[in-house]
Amino acid sequence: MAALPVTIAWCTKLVLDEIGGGHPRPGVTAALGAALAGCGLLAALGPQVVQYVRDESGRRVGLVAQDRLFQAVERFTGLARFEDPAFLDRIRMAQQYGGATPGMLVSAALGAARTVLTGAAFLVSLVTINPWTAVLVIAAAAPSLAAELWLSRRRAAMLWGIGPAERREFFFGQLLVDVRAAKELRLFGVGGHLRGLLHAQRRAANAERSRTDRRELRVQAATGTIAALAAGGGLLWVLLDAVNGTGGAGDVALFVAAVAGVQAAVGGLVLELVSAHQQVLLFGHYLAVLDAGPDLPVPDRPRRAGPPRRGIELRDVWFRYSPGHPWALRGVSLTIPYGASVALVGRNGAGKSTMVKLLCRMYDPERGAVLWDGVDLREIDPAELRARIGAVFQDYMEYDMTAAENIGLGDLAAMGDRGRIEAAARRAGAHGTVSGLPRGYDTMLSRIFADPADPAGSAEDGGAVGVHLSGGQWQRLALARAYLRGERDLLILDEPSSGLDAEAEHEIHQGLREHRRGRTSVLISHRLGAVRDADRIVVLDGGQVAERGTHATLLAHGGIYAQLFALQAEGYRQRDDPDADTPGRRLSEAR
Ligand SMILES: Nc1ncnc2c1ncn2[C@@H]1O[C@H](COP(=O)(O)OP(=O)(O)OP(=O)(O)O)[C@@H](O)[C@H]1O
Repeated sequence: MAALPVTIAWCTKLVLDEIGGGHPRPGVTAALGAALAGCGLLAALGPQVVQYVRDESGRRVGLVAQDRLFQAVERFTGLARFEDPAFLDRIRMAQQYGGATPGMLVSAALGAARTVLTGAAFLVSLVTINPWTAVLVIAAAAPSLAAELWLSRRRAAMLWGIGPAERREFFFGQLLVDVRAAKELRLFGVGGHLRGLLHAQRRAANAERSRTDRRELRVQAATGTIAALAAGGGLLWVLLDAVNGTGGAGDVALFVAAVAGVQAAVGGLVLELVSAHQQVLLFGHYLAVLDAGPDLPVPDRPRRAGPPRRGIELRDVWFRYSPGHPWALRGVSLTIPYGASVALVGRNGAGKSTMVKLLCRMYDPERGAVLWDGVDLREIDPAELRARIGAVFQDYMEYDMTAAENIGLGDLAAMGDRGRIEAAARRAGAHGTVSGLPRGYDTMLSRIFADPADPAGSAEDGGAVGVHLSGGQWQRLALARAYLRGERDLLILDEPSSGLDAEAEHEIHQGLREHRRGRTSVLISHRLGAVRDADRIVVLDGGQVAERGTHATLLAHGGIYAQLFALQAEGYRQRDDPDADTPGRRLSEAR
């Protein structure tokens, strides 16, 4: 492709010289004509082939780049990175540009090589006509190159600067079409308000883009004028040569093609270099994600976390989500003995879920330590630690996948084992619901994806789309996921029955009692009736352990637990007895 323009220019010159010389030789003229036709054919087919090769290499490189990016994201074992807005901006840039950049660099390199070849060939042609015109054209291109590189640095900085606005715009855009948000947005009538916020983000980003574009326009107009003046000067020079008889019509034709060719080549080279330069700058974000060290330090030779023999201990644990946040845990010390069930209770924001996250080592304490049979969690491989834990989190996930997959994700080894999946669903009280679905365990549980087994299904055609479950039914699936993990050493249940009806809750807690028997477990619940038979109850208040004991001793103590329990008991009693009694009687009756 690089040789085509110069070949066409030379053939044109030779044909013109042949005809203009007065004695055209039919054979030579025909051969030159055939060469020109061949070049035309190549020029017609070449770009499509180049485009295909470019796209194909882009696809392949993009696949590898994306895989490496998500491998890197997977290596972040904790949660802190996913809560850091600057890092999230970086990940977005990496996702946006990381996949495309390597392909674009390859094509920029090929494009640059092509323009250099074409430009060099034309430059040689120019030198044969008049060496000074070659110098003039090259000198005129130098400022353009320098200016474009400067502009590209500014553009990359601008793209980084508008990153947060673009991420917010994406967030509002998603919110406006999110089926989970649709109810509230419609009821509160806030769609227009959110659309306004969405537009404000786009306008802010657009203003920055326009400012950059205007700057580029000004600079490029200046460098373009310099190049055009140089070309005009050169043309005048060659025309004068032709008038003076030192050059011919073919020379003028070749000069025009060569100047256009060299300038196009220099322009193309500048564009390719600038594009490569900008991609390299943006690619920096991709590399920064890939090279980001582990968010939670893992020792080179981690210690083994065997099944606990003594138990798990929090020793004077102080934790806050970042130095700018208040302390969420303030000097918490407590032991979860092997085989015991420990319940965590306390008001909203007391620090219960935070403690659970520290037990799974989603974060490290700022002071103090969490010890697994005396070994600091920081010395254990997080993957091994987590393999020993089964959990239902307060904010459990609802995966837009089939029912079987929703349960199977609890233990990938059991994903294909329908017997185990069904057994886990039965224990969680989900089997009845799941087996009643149109495709049983293979039913797609989603409102946003059609069932892959019935891709044509569309609600508008009356076809089958994914099924969505009720809140409590989803919670049972989350519980089934935890049950599928089987007999793990530590079972964590953070509000496992908050969405269940009274009967189901009773049933589930009955099952959980069985499951927890003789197994180390931590249960968080605001329904104090569900935790009363725990071996130990720990009351957290303001990030500190306020009380600890059994149900009976805590009631006798008459502190926070006793108050909360009395309040709940009163809530139930009042329905039977509207003439509710004194707080003292409430407490003694609760006991
Ligand atoms: N990811 C986070 N980033 C910053 N602060 C957080 C984060 N998660 C929780 N917090 C703060 O930490 C404190 C303890 O929260 P935590 O979720 O542990 O409370 P909790 O006892 O589980 O409450 P609830 O009963 O409402 O579930 C709260 O003040 C909360 O605002």
